[in-house]
Amino acid sequence: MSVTRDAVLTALNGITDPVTNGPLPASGAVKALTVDDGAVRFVLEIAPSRAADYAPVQAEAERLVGALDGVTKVSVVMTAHSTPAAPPDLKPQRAAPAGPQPIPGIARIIAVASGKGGVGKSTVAANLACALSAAGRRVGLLDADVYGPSQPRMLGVSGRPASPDGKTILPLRNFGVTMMSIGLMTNEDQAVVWRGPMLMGALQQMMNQVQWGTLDVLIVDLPPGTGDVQMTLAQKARVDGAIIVSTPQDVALLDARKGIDMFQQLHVPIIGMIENMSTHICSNCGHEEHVFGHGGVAREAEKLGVPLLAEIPLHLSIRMAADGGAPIVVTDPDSAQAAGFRSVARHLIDADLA
Ligand SMILES: Nc1ncnc2c1ncn2[C@@H]1O[C@H](COP(=O)(O)OP(=O)(O)OP(=O)(O)O)[C@@H](O)[C@H]1O
Repeated sequence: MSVTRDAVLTALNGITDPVTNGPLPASGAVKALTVDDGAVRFVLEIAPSRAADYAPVQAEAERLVGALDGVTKVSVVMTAHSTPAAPPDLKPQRAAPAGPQPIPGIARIIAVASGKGGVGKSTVAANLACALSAAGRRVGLLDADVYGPSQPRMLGVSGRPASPDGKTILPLRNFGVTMMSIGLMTNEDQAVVWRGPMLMGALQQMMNQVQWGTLDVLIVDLPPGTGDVQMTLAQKARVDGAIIVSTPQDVALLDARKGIDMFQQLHVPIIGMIENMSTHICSNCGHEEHVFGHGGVAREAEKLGVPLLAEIPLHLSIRMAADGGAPIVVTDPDSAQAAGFRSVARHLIDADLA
């Protein structure tokens, strides 16, 4: 006697569907059941994401049906749900947004970059952020220097950022500047080797999950050089301009040139260059000395057709302030050493860049 379709369905009723928790045939997963002279075939139509849950179901179905009298062969095939096609949308469509996007709440983004490490990029970023804040702008500072985050130290903030809801990150704040450092996303004292995708995820989190609030400008302190962070930032967010910090030496300038080329390729406008450590002013006698030469950045800027925004002297008070947790524009705003930073801040505001 050959087996009937009803006998097969009755056997399958003994199996629980892992999604509905009811009998398998009632869930609608059993499709195209054919019983042909002892050969039973059917399809289990399931969501691809649940394939692992249905593997035991498939095995059990084959076992139960195979044990029925008169069954010579069982074949159960799993296939993916065919989701019904959505009806055509006849409304006129706006082109899907492509390329870098503005970040909600953040009016402008300015990148502070350098071709070479140690030229004072973070010092410039911290002083600019504080000077802009003192001038009444709502300022954020994103420390994206994955090799050596220094903004927590420069702005004198410590502790880990909190995430009360597990979704958004509360930034830190000092001197009116809202700050978040990518370095605070990692375990302290643990060297991190950032791989491309990890870095992209972390940067994206910095831009979209940190509660920046409403900002007139977000200053991004980039790692030195021309790497993944620069690329990712320019690809993911609309960067309104870049400031390149360099010392006057030829080697630093050469690197700065590479940085400028990169931003031009990424279609990020160059706001200008800053010469840092341009002259040394002795903190005892006020004597001025051109330790690294002088005017190199000015010549380079002219050659490249970009403005020279400021020449910042090499001065002990700048280092003491930066490394002591309060930038010079905060500790001594009226000093000659702070003047350069404050004039760049003024320039940015006047040019509607901050
Ligand atoms: N104009 C200056 N006068 C005196 N010291 C300075 C000046 N600018 C920066 N420094 C000091 O130089 C050191 C390096 O500066 P900073 O960390 O800003 O450089 P950076 O380019 O951001 O370096 P990195 O690439 O390592 O992040 C710091 O100790 C800082 O205080």
